[in-house]
Amino acid sequence: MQLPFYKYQGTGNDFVMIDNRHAIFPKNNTRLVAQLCDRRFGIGADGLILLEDHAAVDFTMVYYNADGNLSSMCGNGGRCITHFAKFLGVINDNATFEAVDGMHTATVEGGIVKLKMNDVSSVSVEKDFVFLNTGSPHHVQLVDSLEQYDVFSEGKRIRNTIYGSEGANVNFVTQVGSDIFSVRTYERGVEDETLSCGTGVTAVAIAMHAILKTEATTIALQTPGGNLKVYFEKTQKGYENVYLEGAAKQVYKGEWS
Ligand SMILES: N[C@@H](CCC[C@H](N)C(=O)O)C(=O)O
Repeated sequence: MQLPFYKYQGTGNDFVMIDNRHAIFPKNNTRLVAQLCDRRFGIGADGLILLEDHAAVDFTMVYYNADGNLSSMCGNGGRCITHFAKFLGVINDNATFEAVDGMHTATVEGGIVKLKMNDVSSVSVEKDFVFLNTGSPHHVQLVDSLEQYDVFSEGKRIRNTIYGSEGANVNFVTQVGSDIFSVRTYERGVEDETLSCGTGVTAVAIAMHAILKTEATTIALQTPGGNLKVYFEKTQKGYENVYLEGAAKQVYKGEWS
């Protein structure tokens, strides 16, 4: 099988990216996706993304986690596929595309991609954490000493105990300024800490606003893979006009055989 692919990263969240406009990819082959994402036996990535034709808008985004399964929305992946669409000439600087959670718009300026996320109407504030869905489900928990925190063990435990078989992504957070938060994320479907999670930092920004840790509606998020910005409007309906902004980069291209 000769399969051309591109490798992308958005603040260190990395993806195998495939132009599937001619339906070259065997979409039901879970084992192949997992193998392509395997860091020792494959290309290595947190997920795999297909760019496909769409009847009405610029393209469709199909997202698989590194375990080979289709999953919910990937914010960093949405930023990377927009950059890829521009590289392919599918768009100029503005995109409208459909992902698993619905329609998104995005703009590319230099290496920076701004992605409109879904509105968030429900934020569950529990005693020690916040849960919300920003296209993917996210547990958000404030911790001391984030750098020393055992994100893998605690993330895995929370993902499996509180959220059952469906699971959730688990974000650990420390406030570093009035509108600046540091975040480390355990991602379901990767089953490990990743360097950054786009829907995760979006969830963190909204959660920190909801529990009054910040009054800001433009929030800076520091992740191990780099910095992201999230901004939104707080309305009576919840959080609207939510944007995720940051760098996205094509790293290399290759062919899987
Ligand atoms: N890395 C992603 C989130 C991808 C989906 C997640 N692993 C899940 O299954 O919920 C992001 O940037 O949002």
